[in-house]
Amino acid sequence: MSAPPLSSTASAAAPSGKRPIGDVILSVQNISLRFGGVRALTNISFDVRQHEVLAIIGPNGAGKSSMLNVINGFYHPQEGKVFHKGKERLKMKPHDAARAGIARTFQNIALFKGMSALDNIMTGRNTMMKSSLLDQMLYWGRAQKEEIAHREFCERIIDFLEIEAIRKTPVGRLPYGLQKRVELGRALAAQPEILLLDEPMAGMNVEEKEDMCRFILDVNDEFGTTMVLIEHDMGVVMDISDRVVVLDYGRKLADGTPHEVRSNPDVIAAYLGGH
Ligand SMILES: Nc1ncnc2c1ncn2[C@@H]1O[C@H](COP(=O)(O)OP(=O)(O)OP(=O)(O)O)[C@@H](O)[C@H]1O
Repeated sequence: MSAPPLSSTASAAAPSGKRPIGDVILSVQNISLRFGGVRALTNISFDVRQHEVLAIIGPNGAGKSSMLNVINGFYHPQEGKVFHKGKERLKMKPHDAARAGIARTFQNIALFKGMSALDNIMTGRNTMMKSSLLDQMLYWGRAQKEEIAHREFCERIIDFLEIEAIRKTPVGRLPYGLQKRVELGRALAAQPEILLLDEPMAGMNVEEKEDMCRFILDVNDEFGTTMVLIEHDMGVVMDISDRVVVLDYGRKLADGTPHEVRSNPDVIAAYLGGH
C-alpha cells in the first residue's frame, strides 16, 4: 500500500495554487442550541463551500465554539439540520464525523505531551487504520505494511509543515507555536476534507501567527482542504478568509466577504459595544 494523497479531495494531478471555490459541501440550517436556560445558538444558518477558508468570528460567548461542536457532532442542537454533501446528517459522534472527512483542532492544545511529534501525528491516522489487534496477531505482515504506509504519510505531513527537526522530540518540550503546528499535522493525518480550527493562532507571537497563516493557506491551496476557523485576530481573519460569518449572543449578525463584513454597521456596533 503506497502513501495516499494528503487530502481525499486532492487528485494525483491536482495543480497547486489557489483552488477555485466549489459547491456547498456543508450547510447548517436554522440551528438552535440551548444548555438549560442558556441559548448558545439561535436559528443559525450558513453554507460552507468546497476549498474555501471560512472564518467564524464574534465577541466572547458569541457561540463560535458551540457552532464548531455542532458541525463535528460533539453537540446535538435541539433545532435545525446539518447537511453534508447534500445529505441530511443525522446525529453522529465526533469519530463518525472524522470518518466522514471532518476533523478539528481545539482551543487548548490536546496533544500527548510525552510522545514525539511523529507519534502524535500518527495518532491522527487511527480512524484510517484498518487492522484490528486480532489482524495484527494473525496477519502480522499485512498489518506491518499498513503501518509503514501510515508512517510514510505522516512523514510527508512533517515535511510539509517543516517540522523534520523536531519529529522525535516529545511535544511537551516544544514551544507553543510548534505544538500548534504538530496539532495541525495530527488533524491533517486524518486526510480531512473539512478542517475545523478552533483559534489556531491563540496565544501565539507575531512570527508564530505568520507561520500558522502560511501553513493554513498552503494546506488550502495545495490540497484543497476546506477550512472553517474561529479566530479573534481581525488582521488574520481579513487576510486569510474567503468569507466570514459573524455571531453575537448566539445569533448570526453577518455573513459575507471580509470587506462586506468589515463595513457592516451591525458588526461594527457589536465589536465597539463588546470591547
Ligand atoms: N457545555 C456547556 N454548558 C453550558 N453552557 C455552555 C456550554 N458550552 C457553551 N456554553 C455557553 O454557551 C454560550 C456560547 O459559548 P461558546 O463557547 O460557544 O462561545 P464562544 O464564542 O466560542 O466564546 P469564546 O470566544 O469565549 O471561546 C456561552 O454563554 C457559554 O457559557
